[in-house]
Amino acid sequence: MTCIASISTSQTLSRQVSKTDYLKRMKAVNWTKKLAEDAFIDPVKELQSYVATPILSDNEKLFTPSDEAVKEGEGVFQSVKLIKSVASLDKLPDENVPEVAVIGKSNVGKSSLLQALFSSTPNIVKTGKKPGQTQTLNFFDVDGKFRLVDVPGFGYNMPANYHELVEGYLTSRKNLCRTLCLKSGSTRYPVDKLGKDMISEMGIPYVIVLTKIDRFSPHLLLKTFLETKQTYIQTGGNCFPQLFVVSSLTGAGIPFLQTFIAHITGNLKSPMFTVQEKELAKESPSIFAVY
Ligand SMILES: Nc1nc2c(ncn2[C@@H]2O[C@H](COP(=O)(O)OP(=O)(O)OP(=O)(O)O)[C@@H](O)[C@H]2O)c(=O)[nH]1
Repeated sequence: MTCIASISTSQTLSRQVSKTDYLKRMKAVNWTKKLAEDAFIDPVKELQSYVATPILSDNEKLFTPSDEAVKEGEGVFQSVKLIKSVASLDKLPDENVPEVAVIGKSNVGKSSLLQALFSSTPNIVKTGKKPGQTQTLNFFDVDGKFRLVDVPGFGYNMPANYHELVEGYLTSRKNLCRTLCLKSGSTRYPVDKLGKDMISEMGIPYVIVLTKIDRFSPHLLLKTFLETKQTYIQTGGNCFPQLFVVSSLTGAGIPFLQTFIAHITGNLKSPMFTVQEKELAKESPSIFAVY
């Protein structure tokens, strides 16, 4: 995996873990190398191993890429450039490639997640311990194929024009194909009410990503996972019915999310739709749209 090397050289993450540590931990619970690798790609598999009942129904397991598709997805992220940082809506770049925005509370790990997705381009994203480091919309071009957009967080130290800039961008951007809405894996905040209300009011299609999963025990994480699912997915709305979980520190879950982004921006050759997804897409096309 390419992502680990640059994460372990990152100055910003406070604790250094690595894929090797992750695999060692899995070996300690008697996982084979293949199972451990699978859980690294999609950590939900690890969570499932702690309980006998399925934590996902078929309708919540729509995105299940093959090993080849994951390789293809990771490969899409090789060439990344910061093209523009924008503080007002009249300065936005053109709309001719699909965009995926990353939103969430201040300090939830948006910039770190982008850096982990862009691990083949070290130090391209600024991250910080203090909440409110990101003050502009930052547009990152991925190989000329699509863009990821780092969005200022809500909660602490928001830019003065936050509502105009962020809500204006999210609700009016024609090439915005999906929004990744980040939420901490911590059980201390089972519902991010502000974020949920904001995104529901805007009515845009989004995907929930639980962050910083390396900080929590599998049992706590499982509790957050189930509560989050109940809050965001089982209550309907514009949320993609599958939760993603990541650690930008270990890289766990990053290849899976890279593959999903490659898929929704129309950059995966491998066909990806399950029968369930096709059925659900008939009712809510925007949640399942592929650019
Ligand atoms: N352990 C751990 N720490 C993380 C992870 N992701 C981010 N962090 C830490 O969380 C803090 C905030 O990370 P950022 O990526 O700057 O958060 P942000 O959401 O972009 O913050 P704002 O600019 O305030 O909106 C930093 O100290 C990161 O090192 C993770 O996966 N694991």
